[in-house]
Amino acid sequence: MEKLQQTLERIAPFDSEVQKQCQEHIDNLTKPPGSLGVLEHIAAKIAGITGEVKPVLPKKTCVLMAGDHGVVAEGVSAFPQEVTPQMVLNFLSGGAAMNVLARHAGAELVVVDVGVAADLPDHPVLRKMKVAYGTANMAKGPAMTRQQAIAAIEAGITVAEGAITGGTGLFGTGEMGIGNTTASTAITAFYCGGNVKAACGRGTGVDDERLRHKIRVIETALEVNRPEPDDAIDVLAKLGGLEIAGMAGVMLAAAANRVPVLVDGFISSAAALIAAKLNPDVTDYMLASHLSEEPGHAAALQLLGLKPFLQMNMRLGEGTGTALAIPMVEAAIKIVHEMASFADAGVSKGEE
Ligand SMILES: O=C(O)c1ccc[n+]([C@@H]2O[C@H](COP(=O)([O-])O)[C@@H](O)[C@H]2O)c1
Ligand SMILES: Cc1cc2nc[nH]c2cc1C
Repeated sequence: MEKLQQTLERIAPFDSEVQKQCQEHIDNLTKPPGSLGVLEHIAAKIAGITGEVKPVLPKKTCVLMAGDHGVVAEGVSAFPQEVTPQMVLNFLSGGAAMNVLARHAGAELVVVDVGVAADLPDHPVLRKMKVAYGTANMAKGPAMTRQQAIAAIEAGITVAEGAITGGTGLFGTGEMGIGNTTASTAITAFYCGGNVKAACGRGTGVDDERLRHKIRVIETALEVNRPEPDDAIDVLAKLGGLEIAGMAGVMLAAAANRVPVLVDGFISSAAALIAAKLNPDVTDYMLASHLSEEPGHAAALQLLGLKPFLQMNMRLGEGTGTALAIPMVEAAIKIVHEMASFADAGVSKGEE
């Protein structure tokens, strides 16, 4: 708890003065004001986060948190639980979508076992920080104890702080966990007014009948657990997952160290909701990479006050949206460094 508490206490709003100075610099570059659209917002936000009017090009690290879900016993996913450890092995051998996209983005990929329901081998890319062999079935009671939820958040903080010490200046969050759209829907519906049907999607691809069943299971979980709305650890412990907690930890540590963090899809956004309930200033440090196909994602992002950059009809998770967004962040930073100003280039400025 101490590590979490200390991290929460270190989070402060980003530097809006530096953000403004960066926007003023961008307004003097050889283009009509505002014409680079979202790219300008990205650059100015990174400036506000880092406190540098001209932020340096960062070292990028994508953290992929893996964990299993007891609620899978209710038949809420199109895939069996064994796929979680099988995919972790795939990440370790470099063959998953996220491996390809992280390589493409020039990002380091760190895989964390924070709660996979199987033993995994030693591997240089794998951080073994298992808090439990998966969560308990949230349709029957709390998914985790409070202690487990906090331990998983703190695992995320530890991983992120280690990466920052190693020079990381931009994070992406991602996850792997069969059943985790059920947990994420429960968290999102809980915070967005309780409409499970509106927030619930097909995850890995359940059919209509299983979708109706998944909605009932989530409604049952909300009734059985009745989390305390003002206690985000209670919400996380009762409805969440170990990888969701781990990602929340990465986000909190990034914010505490003034490092920007790209949020991936629906599950990452559920983690972002928990982090934001623990300290609302954390959203200043988040950038939403893409809009997932999961129907609850838009509502979660709206509650977070984040606008996604990309709409690619993706619903994979793993951090794939963040890997796609990394080159956009780099492009935004390069605009700030490399574009000529009106004065430099001798181009006439329009009406002020
Ligand atoms: O990131 C997303 O928006 C996303 C949307 C749907 C599914 N997923 C991935 O699919 C898995 C969860 O799906 P499910 O059906 O088992 O709940 C998990 O490993 C996620 O990474 C991810
Ligand atoms: C194959 C597979 C890969 C995934 N990656 C993230 N979630 C996943 C779910 C499945 C089923």
